[in-house]
Amino acid sequence: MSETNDNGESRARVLAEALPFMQAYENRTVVVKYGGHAMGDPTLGQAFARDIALLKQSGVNPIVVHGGGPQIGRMLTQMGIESRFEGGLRVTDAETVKIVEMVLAGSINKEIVALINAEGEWAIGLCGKDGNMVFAEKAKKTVIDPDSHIERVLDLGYVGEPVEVDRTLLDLLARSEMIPVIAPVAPGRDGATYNINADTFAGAIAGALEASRLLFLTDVPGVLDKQGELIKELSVSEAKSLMRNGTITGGMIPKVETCIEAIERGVEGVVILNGKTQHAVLLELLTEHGAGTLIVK
Ligand SMILES: Nc1ncnc2c1ncn2[C@@H]1O[C@H](COP(=O)(O)OP(=O)(O)O)[C@@H](O)[C@H]1O
Ligand SMILES: CC(=O)N[C@@H](CCC(=O)OP(=O)(O)O)C(=O)O
Repeated sequence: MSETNDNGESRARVLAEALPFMQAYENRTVVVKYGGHAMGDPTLGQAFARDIALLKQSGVNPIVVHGGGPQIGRMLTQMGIESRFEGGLRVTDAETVKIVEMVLAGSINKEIVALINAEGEWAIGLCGKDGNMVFAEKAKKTVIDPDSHIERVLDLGYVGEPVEVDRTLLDLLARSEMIPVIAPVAPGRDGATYNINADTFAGAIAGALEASRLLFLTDVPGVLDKQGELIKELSVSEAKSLMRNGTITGGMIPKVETCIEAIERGVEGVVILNGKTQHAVLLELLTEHGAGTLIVK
């Protein structure tokens, strides 16, 4: 009996502490980028879906943008196609882009929709093509050759960058019961289909909606300092100096660059956090200290 009371009391305390944070996000947009590395574990997937459902039930407007890099890689391997990356982006030929669309806008998108629906909500699976939401252009990436120091333009094939975001459909869904779950595939005005890095895509969506928060669920606790300790908060200028001094490297560079662009477009705060922690989304949004690294202006 006393155990029941203890449980009841501690639950009430948790709810009382979370309430002001929930109220602060009411009617606000929160874009959550769900990375391919954070998927795969059924318990974590269910906890993620529960968090998204709870946000919607609390009056927040959650939008999920998902990746699926490892899953695309596995499908390509099964089909005997080798994956090749340049500057962190998948070199995508005409055959590969069809598989990318099949995996991202097909199986992964529908898996996430089903997980959220199982929590009693109405998720709707989309990609940039739906409702003319996003138009892309062929990515224009350059790299500096480490030996000659000459700048080289990369031909990544059907890799795109979002250049136009129309918020009509997303605004409509925000006023409805529906939770959008969006795959990072978009058409070009040239009629081609483009494969877009999911971080970049999430940044473009959050920027166009001037979202309150953009959360990046990845496989590390956040931005770590040289000692491997989590940095709880960073300004844009501090983040830039960590990239210059080599503390931030590899896949974290494009992620932090996307964070900075999103903030410059009007997103209030961007958080990089560990998607492998159960209920990472709620821990971040509804607790005093959050769960990852908050980047603000
Ligand atoms: N300072 C840093 N703090 C945290 N992670 C870092 C840092 N510098 C480089 N990284 C690397 O960035 C990786 C996250 O980027 P990435 O693998 O592209 O994520 P995702 O696949 O989730 O989009 C981490 O696993 C880590 O290896
Ligand atoms: C151009 C490009 O590289 N696109 C990515 C899209 C998926 C993605 O970004 O997924 P994660 O977030 O799980 O890494 C790819 O083909 O892997």
